[in-house]
Amino acid sequence: MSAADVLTPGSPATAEDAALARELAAATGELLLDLRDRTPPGRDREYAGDADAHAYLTRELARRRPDDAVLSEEGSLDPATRRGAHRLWIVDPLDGSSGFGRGTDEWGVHVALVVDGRLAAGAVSVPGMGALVDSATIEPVPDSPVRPGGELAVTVSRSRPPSELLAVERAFRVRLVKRSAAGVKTLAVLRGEADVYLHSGGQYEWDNAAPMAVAMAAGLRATRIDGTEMPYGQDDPYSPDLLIARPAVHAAVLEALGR
Ligand SMILES: Nc1ncnc2c1ncn2[C@@H]1O[C@H](COP(=O)(O)O)[C@@H](OP(=O)(O)O)[C@H]1O
Ligand SMILES: [Mg+2]
Repeated sequence: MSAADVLTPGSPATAEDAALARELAAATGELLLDLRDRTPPGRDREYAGDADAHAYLTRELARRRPDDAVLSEEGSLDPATRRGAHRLWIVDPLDGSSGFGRGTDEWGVHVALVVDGRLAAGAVSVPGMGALVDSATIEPVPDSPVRPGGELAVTVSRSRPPSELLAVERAFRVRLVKRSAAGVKTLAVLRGEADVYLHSGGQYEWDNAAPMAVAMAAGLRATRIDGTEMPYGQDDPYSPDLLIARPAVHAAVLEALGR
């Protein structure tokens, strides 16, 4: 069974895990909103957000799923703590942490479950934008081709745009959609505000696991930029690149990238 099969919305296989991912992403988001509203902007707020969100998520996962392994951006990166785990939760307690520190709304909480190396459930909360999505209840996004005239709305990292953007700009009339944080950019594709989320040059499994799970569950194609399935639960959580788009657009961008 592929990750996309497991992630079909409403799949009973992981519906309870998707509901837990949603509950924990929402509760962590509320905790962070409260922290943001009672602290001054700056690095101390950012670090406190990372630490408090990590502490809450790991405590709750240990209580609710005591037999499962956990990989968190703020936790132990020792691969021995998760190597060979049948069930692995991959969490980014605060994605877009610098925006959180500054006081923007473009940050979120990612909670994903990987079963035997494949995404099985996930949820993304972006509380400042009132957004909460999960892989079991996300509305399917209908496939449709590149807009007439070849216009493509593309969202990329603002601070570290991918070098592959040049090849996409040669093939399409690109309009950049400015968003920070991986979950926020994925939401932009789910909502049709962007056609493509393209990234290269580095990320980690926690940055993209939950966004990819939700995107795949909605019927988007979410892969590495060579079109292959994204691996999860590796000893090294480095996860260099991704491409998320509606299937027809994903195929057109892969072609433009020569993959
Ligand atoms: N080149 C790179 N190397 C490592 N991490 C990167 C990266 N580019 C983006 N990221 C991470 O991906 C997330 C989204 O970044 P961006 O908004 O620039 O697209 C951020 O996660 P965190 O906020 O959890 O650190 C950021 O640190
Ligand atoms: Mg992140």
